[in-house]
Amino acid sequence: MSEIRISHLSKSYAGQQVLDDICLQIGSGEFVAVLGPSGSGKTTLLRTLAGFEPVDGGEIYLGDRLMSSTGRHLPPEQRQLGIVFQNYALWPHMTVAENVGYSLKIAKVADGERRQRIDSALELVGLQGYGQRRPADLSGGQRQRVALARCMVSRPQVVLLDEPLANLDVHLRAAMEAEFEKFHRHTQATLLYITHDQREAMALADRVVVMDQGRVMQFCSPEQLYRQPANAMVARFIGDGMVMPVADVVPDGRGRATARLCHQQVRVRCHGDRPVAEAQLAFHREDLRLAPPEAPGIAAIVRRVSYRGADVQIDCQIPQYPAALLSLYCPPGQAPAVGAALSLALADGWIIGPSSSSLPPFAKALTSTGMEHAY
Ligand SMILES: Nc1ncnc2c1ncn2[C@@H]1O[C@H](COP(=O)(O)OP(=O)(O)OP(=O)(O)O)[C@@H](O)[C@H]1O
Repeated sequence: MSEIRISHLSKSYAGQQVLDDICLQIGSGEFVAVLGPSGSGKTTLLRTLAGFEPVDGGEIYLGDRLMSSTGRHLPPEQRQLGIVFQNYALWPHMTVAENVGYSLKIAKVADGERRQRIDSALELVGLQGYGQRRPADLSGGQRQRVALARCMVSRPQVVLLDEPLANLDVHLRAAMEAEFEKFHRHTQATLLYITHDQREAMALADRVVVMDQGRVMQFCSPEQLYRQPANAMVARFIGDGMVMPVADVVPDGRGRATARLCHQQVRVRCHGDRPVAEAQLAFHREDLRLAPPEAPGIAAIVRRVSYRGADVQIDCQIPQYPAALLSLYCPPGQAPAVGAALSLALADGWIIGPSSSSLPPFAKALTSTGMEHAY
């Protein structure tokens, strides 16, 4: 059983609450990514799971084994977890094979079996034939693969990964993503993967945890996170989302609603079925378009035009809300000039919830202008 159950976990450092009432249930064999701004508590969560930090409150179970609570703290070596860090932590004086097989040696696994397990782990990460090299003679990507093989060789049921690709360049990261998928398929282990890279998290994970200020903001599939953010923080954080106030939200009872955005009627998605006078609307750049000529639209002034290759990003100001910037993409040949007046149409959006008066305090702080943006 490699299900992880975290209930009401809390942790403070010098009076600062770093983990605040964390509750998560991670299924056996699930691949879960943890995302959040810097300082939101991701590494601390992983360190408490690994047993490097005692907890101040709450409980951590692996299957039905209690690993952490205020009265019990199982040391890391008794938790049987695999851990992969961004700095690889390979022993420089050992060969690749010695690094990979170290835990088996300590566990007194017989020579023949040890060699066979080392070879198959190296083969799985594409490093067969590299066993006699030293870490210094490998590239960054190869070192990270050795770290994966070292973790894999002890057949852990749960693997904790803290930004394992952070030191690699963009091309290597993409190649390593495929290695992680293979690793997950092969080991069937439960994976908890901390990353700053949203694209990586969305591509790899079955579910994603978004953390902010030591709390879980949302825990769901990548698609739900993107399309149905639970609050303004998640909406802004994921995919550079934008959040705007809307009025007169009238749901149709089938998951859609009409609402007024900057005096324009828009059709959006929602989960409630009660009309509300005020709410927040989350949307992404690809949801905004130029309104067709003569059609009603949201008046905007172009403030910045940035070439991005396949398209151009247009950042606009809405005269009605001068503090806000809205962004959209447009084909390179059709980019308007800075200062041009535009009329915008919204193709899709998600009603987050009622007006900011009923949002939690952290969200209120971010919505004090009554208008928010991902920047
Ligand atoms: N040993 C420690 N002593 C005191 N404060 C700590 C300690 N470790 C972490 N913190 C604080 O706890 C908070 C959460 O840190 P943590 O490293 O868990 O965040 P994170 O989300 O992993 O950040 P990043 O994305 O920058 O790595 C931060 O404010 C950090 O300064």
